[in-house]
Order: sequence, then structure tokens, then C-alpha cells
Amino acid sequence: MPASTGPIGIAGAGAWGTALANAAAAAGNDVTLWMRSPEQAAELSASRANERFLPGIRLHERIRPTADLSELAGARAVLLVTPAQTTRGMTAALANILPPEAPLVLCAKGIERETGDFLCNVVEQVRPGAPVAVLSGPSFAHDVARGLPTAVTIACTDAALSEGIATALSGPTFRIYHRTDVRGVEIGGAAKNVLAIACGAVIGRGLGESAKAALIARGFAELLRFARAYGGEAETLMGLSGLGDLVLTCSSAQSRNFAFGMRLGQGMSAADAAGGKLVEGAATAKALVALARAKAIDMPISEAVERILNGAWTLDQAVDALMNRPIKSELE
Ligand SMILES: NC(=O)C1=CN([C@@H]2O[C@H](COP(=O)(O)OP(=O)(O)OC[C@H]3O[C@@H](n4cnc5c(N)ncnc54)[C@H](O)[C@@H]3O)[C@@H](O)[C@H]2O)C=CC1
Ligand SMILES: O=C(CO)COP(=O)(O)O
Repeated sequence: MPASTGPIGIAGAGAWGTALANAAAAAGNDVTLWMRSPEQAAELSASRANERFLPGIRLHERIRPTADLSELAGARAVLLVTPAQTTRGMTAALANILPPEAPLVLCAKGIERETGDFLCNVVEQVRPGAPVAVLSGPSFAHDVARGLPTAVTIACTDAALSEGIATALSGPTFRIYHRTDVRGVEIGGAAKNVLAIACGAVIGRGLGESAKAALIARGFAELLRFARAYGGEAETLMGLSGLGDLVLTCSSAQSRNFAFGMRLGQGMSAADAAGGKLVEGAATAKALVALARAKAIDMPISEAVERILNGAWTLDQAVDALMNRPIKSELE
């Protein structure tokens, strides 16, 4: 990370952006927190709370909210924490104000729906040659913001940069490991959301904890196949940003993806099940499945989620299809 004394910039003051702002401030950094709404920035400055996206959490005193994106220009690094599908537009806006050497840290979890591009590739297209890292792992915003301990992974092809950012943002309750396998880390974050929808649906439909555990294990198998085919390292998928986040998100209704799946399982329509919340797995499922098909990677659980979401299958049809596949080796 550049040795500049500038603040950490955070673009996006939803649940995760606000939690990361608190974590970065608790680690000893000044933080400039950007949000698109001037009203929200004024409200956050006055009340020091983000009641809409992260209720009950007090904003650290070292955080400065703003609605002026150009105020991120002097940041040592900018964490992009808006929904995955906004990555291209947000990166273009940031490219206009950031110097080319300023690192962008992608914190969203997803694949671009329209193009099927991984988010790092989107950034590379918009800001060619500029440093880009991915931060991902088991981390509910509320847990991190409340100072409950967890560990996540940051990946950048520049090992010194990922280590520098990991060191700068780690604190007593937020521990960041570093790696160079950017693709592996971003695949883990994007795909686990789709699998979490399946796990939620299983619980919502009353199919039991055994079914959920089987689904996590077979989901992990397809995640590994996908990652290997797209250049991710298996060790990364076995770590925090793969298995760690998969287990978290597939086990708790605190996850919006899992909660969405649960409501589908209870019979709600996809349109109603989101309940106005961001459900990244629903936005990514189609692109994930298209990428899998393009390389003939078998991803039956992700396929089933995509078919349920596009209305081709009911949940019961999906369960039937998954349970009646030909018997085969567990390693295939
Ligand atoms: N909430 C969590 O526990 C975690 C979330 N993430 C990831 O972080 C990303 C953001 O999630 P959350 O902060 O939880 O979502 P959120 O729904 O709480 O907040 C999203 C933020 O992005 C802003 N936004 C929405 N559309 C925008 C646009 N077109 N341009 C600019 N800003 C826009 C919203 O105003 C809001 O401030 C997602 O990809 C999610 O998967 C990652 C780890 C943990
Ligand atoms: O990514 C997350 C935890 O690591 C948050 O998951 P949800 O987006 O499903 O709430």
C-alpha cells in the first residue's frame, strides 16, 4: 500500500461499508465514508449512526461521512462496498478522481450479470493496470461492527500490497489474512451466495439439517470444480473466503441469501422473498451457471437455484432432480 498518510476511503455506506469503516477506524485509520445520498451523509454526521443499514451501531469518531466522491481522491486505498452489479459504474466514477496508483479493494460478492465478468476483470477493463484487491470471508456486518471476532482474506496479485492492506485494516477483533489468488477469493464469495439460497430453501421447506449438511458438502464440491476450471487455487477455496464463508452463509438466517432461500422454501415468490434486501446470490446465479456451462462444469445445485429463480422448476422438482441423478463416485 502506498506509504501516504491519507485516510482509508470507503465507497458505499450500507451494512458492510459501515461495518468496514468501523473496523478500519478501530484499527487506527482515519476513514472517509462515501454514500450517494447527501441526506444520509448529513444524517450520519449528525447522529453518528446508520439506522437504515446497520441499526444499533455507533459510528467510530475517526469516520468522516460524505456524499462527495471526490473526497476519496487522497485515500491510501479505497474499499468499494456497493452491490456487485454496480461495480462497473462505481469503478468508472472512481477512475475519474483517483490517481492510477490508488488501490481499489473490492468488497462486493458477485459476478457481473450482463457480461459474466468477474469483478476484478470489470475493474481491469475500466482502470487498466491500476491495483485491485479482493476482500472476502465469513463476516456478517453486524458481527464485525459489534466487535465480535472474525477473520477474512484479502487477495491481490501484488503480495506486498495485500499484506500492507491486511496489516493496516486488521484490528483486535478483525483479522485479515493475505493471499495472491485473487480469482479463488472472488469465486468463493460469489458462488457461496448462490449455494446459501439452496440451503435456505431446504430449511424453509422443512427438509432437515441432514439435507442442509449434504448440500453444503456437495455445494463445496461444485465450488471447487468451478474454481479449478477458472484458475482459482483449491487451497484458497478451503480457506476463509471459500469454505469459511460457505459454512457461515449456509447456516444462518442472518444471511440475506439464506433468508431469501428460506422464504422461497416456505412458498413465497422470488419477487417477494427478497423483502427489499440485497440478495447477491439471486443476481449472480444466472452468470455463475452460464460460466459453468461454458466450460462443461457440473454444478447441479447452482443450476437448480437458477432454474427455481427463473421459474423453470418448483423447489420440489429441483429436489427430485438432485436426488435422482445417476449414482456416481463422490470424487467426480
Ligand atoms: N452485509 C454483510 O454482512 C456483508 C456484505 N458483503 C457484500 O458487500 C456488498 C454490499 O452489501 P451491503 O453493504 O450489506 O448491502 P446494503 O444493501 O446494506 O448496502 C448497499 C449500499 O450500496 C448503496 N448502493 C446501492 N446501489 C448503488 C448504486 N447504484 N450506486 C452507488 N451506491 C449504491 C446503497 O445506498 C447502500 O449504501 C454486497 O456485495 C455483499 O455481498 C460482504 C460481506 C459481508
Ligand atoms: O457475505 C456475507 C457474510 O460473509 C453476508 O451474506 P449475505 O449477503 O447473505 O447477508
